[in-house]
Amino acid sequence: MESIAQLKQLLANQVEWLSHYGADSDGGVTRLLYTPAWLKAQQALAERMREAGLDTYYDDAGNLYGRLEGTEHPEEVVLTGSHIDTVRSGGKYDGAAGILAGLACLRRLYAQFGRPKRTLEIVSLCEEEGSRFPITFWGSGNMTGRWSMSRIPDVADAEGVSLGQAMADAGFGPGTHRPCRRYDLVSFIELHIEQGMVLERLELPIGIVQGIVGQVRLTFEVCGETNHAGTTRMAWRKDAVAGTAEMTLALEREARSAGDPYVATVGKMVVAPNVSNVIAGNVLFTVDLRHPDALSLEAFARRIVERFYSIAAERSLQLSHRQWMHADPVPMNEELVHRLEQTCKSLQVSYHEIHSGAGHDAQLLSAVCPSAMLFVPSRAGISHSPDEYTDAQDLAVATRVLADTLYQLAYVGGQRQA
Ligand SMILES: NC(=O)NC(NC(N)=O)C(=O)[O-]
Ligand SMILES: [Zn+2]
Ligand SMILES: [Zn+2]
Repeated sequence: MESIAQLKQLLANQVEWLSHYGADSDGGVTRLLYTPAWLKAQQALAERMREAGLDTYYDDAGNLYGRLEGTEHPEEVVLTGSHIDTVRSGGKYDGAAGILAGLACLRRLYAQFGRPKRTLEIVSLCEEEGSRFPITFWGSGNMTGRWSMSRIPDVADAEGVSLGQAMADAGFGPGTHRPCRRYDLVSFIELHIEQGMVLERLELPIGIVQGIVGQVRLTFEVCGETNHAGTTRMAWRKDAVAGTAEMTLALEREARSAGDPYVATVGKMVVAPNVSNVIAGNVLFTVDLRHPDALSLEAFARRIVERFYSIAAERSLQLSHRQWMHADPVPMNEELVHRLEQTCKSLQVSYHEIHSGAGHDAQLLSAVCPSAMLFVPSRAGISHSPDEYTDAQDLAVATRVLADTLYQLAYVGGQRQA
């Protein structure tokens, strides 16, 4: 493999290159699923994969793969990769880091050692974030059976375009490419930015993820009464914004008093009619709840929902809600974690055992194959922001660890992983 200095330069250049697809004027990146920016990025990546000697293909959902077919066990696939969709006004590293690192690994491994014994693939997954449509993990979910092309969820984006239509417009959908579901994966390793401050504070270049937090997302609709801001006495109002504010603060109080590691967020509100001299009659807002323990998370979600309904009743507001996302907390595969630790030790790279408070595709893939993750530090812990930044040196070191681990899994031996 090239030196760390060369790898650092390569990765820094590639991060800039990929960030041009969907670049915002403020330095951020917006690549929403099936939009032209997203599609062009997938096509450009496919080109780079082919230049590296990989065979490329898409599945029906739009996941892009680059493949090095195994010489001895082609039916056993060692997979790496991450996602290229971003949140609105996101950064250059979330998702992209794992794809560019993975591509650098496969390029070098192929150039140096030729074809592996087991098949080695990289995947650029679609819609991890749930930014355009109210569904998350659409790409990895289709691979693992969580989602299916035969039951495309009836959801639409903010402009009213349905998921099925957007998918078809981008050239994907049932029967357009290869089937999504994978039964041949033997390991998945995802490199990702930490999106937190733990590694930076410890001044360590690598986190080996032990487990991923569980999460629940819900949308609430508060219905009050639209009325005149000047002539409606305070006692007569059914103010949907005031009710939403009370619910939001109640949520914050509940999470704080429950203590770490509970986190709860109202990240989106849509107010109608959203006019300065009109009492709002309607608010839609989302709630994102997370905890590493499944039962605690479930109980917390129930408590919050009950609390919101009682606030609505006290204010004579109508309330309805829908839970549209649930991801179980999952541990990472012990054997792969151990292997990553051994690789770090043999390369004399210091690491930290870390838990992920963010959701990841590895969470879904761990249901179908041993899965693990490597984290690289995020400057000031900032992510989902144009200010997201990861030092190319750290990225290069982690890429080296990833490459060595993929080498062991795909080139050495040929026995199935436990
Ligand atoms: N790594 C992420 O930013 N993931 C995000 N997206 C999902 N789907 O969990 C999140 O909100 O944590
Ligand atoms: Zn993200
Ligand atoms: Zn991500």
